[in-house]
This record gives sequence, structure tokens and C-alpha cells, in this order.
Amino acid sequence: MARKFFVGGNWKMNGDFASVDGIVAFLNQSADNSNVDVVVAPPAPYLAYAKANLKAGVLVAAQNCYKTAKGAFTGEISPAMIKDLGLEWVILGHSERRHVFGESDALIAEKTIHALESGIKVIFCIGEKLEEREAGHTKDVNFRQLQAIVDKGVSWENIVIAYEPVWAIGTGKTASPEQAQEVHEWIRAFLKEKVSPAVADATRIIYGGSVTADNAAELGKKPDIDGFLVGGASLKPDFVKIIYARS
Ligand SMILES: O=C(COP(=O)(O)O)NO
Repeated sequence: MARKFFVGGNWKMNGDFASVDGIVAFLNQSADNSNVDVVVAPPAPYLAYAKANLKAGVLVAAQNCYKTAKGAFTGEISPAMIKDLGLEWVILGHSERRHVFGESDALIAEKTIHALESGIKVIFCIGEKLEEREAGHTKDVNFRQLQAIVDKGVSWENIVIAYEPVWAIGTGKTASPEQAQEVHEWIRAFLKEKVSPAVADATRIIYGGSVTADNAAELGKKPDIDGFLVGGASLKPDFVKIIYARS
């Protein structure tokens, strides 16, 4: 089946009202493209402002959330709050949440279940570290991270999987189209075996890790690369070229 292209912009912990205005301006000036789902993820303080100022064709996601609706969890935000803002997406399991903030596969799975049950769609991030790849564990690591939500029996129609090799994030060392396609193929085969052929065929698997306007087109030509999750390059006007990479 044809999977609709998906381009996410993960702003990470960057920005202020002036820079948000600049990003909103180049996104609002870009031509609408009904062939691509575009979802940008500002830092939490700017979620409402970004949503209020972006055109309808650009959706807004939170970069993280906790696993319950409310309670004594200082510093956290909940899927209920994301929904209260009128948003419908959240990024979960980003490698920075895993390796900087120590989030476990189990916690990320609990967060994913709770977000989906709260009516929030999930960009579910996986990816191996350089030493894991060099040790030949790329498949094991990504499958282990995915298994955590397979075990929870999640409904897949509101999940986009983002394969983001940690060694490519923020390094300028983008995975080659062949390297990325190989892992995306493994992920789709994993879904076919562990879930169903229909879910494997329908689930979008997007690539993240030093995607730029210069490499997006070649990556986007690969059959199992259904889009991108873009960090640094999503803060600049060239992000629009990445949105149009497959057009
Ligand atoms: O973390 C990333 C990728 O970041 P970069 O594009 O800056 O490598 N996306 O969530």
C-alpha cells in the first residue's frame, strides 16, 4: 500500500519567541502539500504559541510526556495536557530521553500505551549506538526497543516509528540510504512477524539522524523510508525542501 510521507521537525531544547516566529514564517509561507504529513515539535513552553500561529497544514507535537494523566510528577506534562492544547502528536523514546535522561524500554512502553489510550498519536523512536552497531547488535537493539511496545499489544494505526541511529544524530554522519533502508526493512519484517503483514505494510517508518536538504531526496527514494524526523535542519528554512524531498 502507499504510505503517506511523514516529515517531523524535532526542535529539541532550542528557541525563543523570536526564533519560533521565524520558523512559523517559513512554514506558513511554504506551499501546502497534501501528500505529506508535517508535524513540528517545539519545546513545551512554545507548544500553544506555535499551534496558534502555524497554518492548518502543519501539526504540532510535544517532545515527550509522562505515563499518567496528572499527579505529583514535577516537571512533567501529560497526554491530557497535550490534548487540552488541541494537539494530537507526541514524540516518545527519543534517544536523548533514553541515553541522557535514562528512560527505560519499560517506561517508554508505559508512556506509549498511556498516550495512545489518551487519544494522542505517537512518534516512537528507536536506534542503536555506534558501539552497538560496531558490535553487530543493530538488529537486536532496535528489535528489543520495539518489542517493549509489541508486548503491550499497542494499536499501531496511531504510531509512526522513527529509526534514529544515535551515531547519526547531531553528528553530520548521516546513515547512507542503503544503511537506513536495510534497518527499515528489518523493522518492517519484524512487524510482519511479530504483529501482522497488514500492520507491517501500513506503519510508516521514518528516518532521523543528520537529515538535510542535500541528502533527503536520496534517502526518500528508498522503499521503506516513509519520511524523516529532522533535528537541526528543521530550525532553518531549508526544512521546507526536506518536506518536499519526495515530491
Ligand atoms: O534527533 C533527531 C535528529 O537530529 P539531527 O537531524 O540534528 O541529527 N531527530 O529527532
